[in-house]
Amino acid sequence: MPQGTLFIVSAPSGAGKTSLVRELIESLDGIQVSVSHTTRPRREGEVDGVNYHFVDQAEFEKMIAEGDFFEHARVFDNYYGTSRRAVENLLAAGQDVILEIDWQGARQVREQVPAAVSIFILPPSREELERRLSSRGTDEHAVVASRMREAVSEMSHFDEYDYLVINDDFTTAQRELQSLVIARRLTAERMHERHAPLLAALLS
Ligand SMILES: Nc1nc2c(ncn2[C@@H]2O[C@H](COP(=O)(O)OP(=O)(O)O)[C@@H](O)[C@H]2O)c(=O)[nH]1
Ligand SMILES: Nc1ncnc2c1ncn2[C@@H]1O[C@H](COP(=O)(O)OP(=O)(O)O)[C@@H](O)[C@H]1O
Repeated sequence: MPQGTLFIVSAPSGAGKTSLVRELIESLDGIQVSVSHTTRPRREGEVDGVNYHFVDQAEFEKMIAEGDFFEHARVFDNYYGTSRRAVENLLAAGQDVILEIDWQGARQVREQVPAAVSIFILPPSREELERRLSSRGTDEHAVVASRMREAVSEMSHFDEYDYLVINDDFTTAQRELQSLVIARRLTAERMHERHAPLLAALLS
């Protein structure tokens, strides 16, 4: 079974990354999003094991010590990390995997998997980013303010990524994101891996 491709998707908080990725995995087969572990408190409506695996700091630190993380980072005073085993199992089953992670995690993944495709999602303006963060209604005012400060520092890393998508009109951004996944699936290298019998038959 040929390995799937690893896609890294980063964005400042509130840019629309989670909404875009949710649409993407509903619109295409063979692609899944990795469920991260976090020490962040669960938001209203979030489900343990679906949005994140919610763990306490002691458990997270134990997982770090045992080498369970493919990558991990501290973001907004909380720990976030990607389980190595979960991602390896999905890739080995031929699934494409999306990692919704920050720039620090993206760097760790690129070092281990240079073929990973990285995408940065940008908001159309700072004002719109703040509006989206506030209107989501999941975070306190002070949390929104601190996330706006962090947003600028996250966005300063956009040039480390292969592709940039501006999430102004949602449908356009969704189509662009989907195109990037489809384009990767159509590379000669991957077509060769997945359609070897067809290519051989065409030349016979
Ligand atoms: N390095 C790393 N970053 C993560 C992971 N999961 C989430 N993040 C990042 O943590 C930040 C905050 O995520 P979250 O608390 O869900 O807030 P939201 O982005 O506003 O929905 C975002 O920049 C995510 O990309 C992970 O497993 N590893
Ligand atoms: N293109 C868009 N236009 C308007 N609102 C959007 C757009 N994309 C996302 N949103 C809204 O912005 C808020 C933040 O989106 P979310 O996906 O939670 O962002 P992130 O995961 O990057 O923090 C949500 O309320 C979402 O519905």
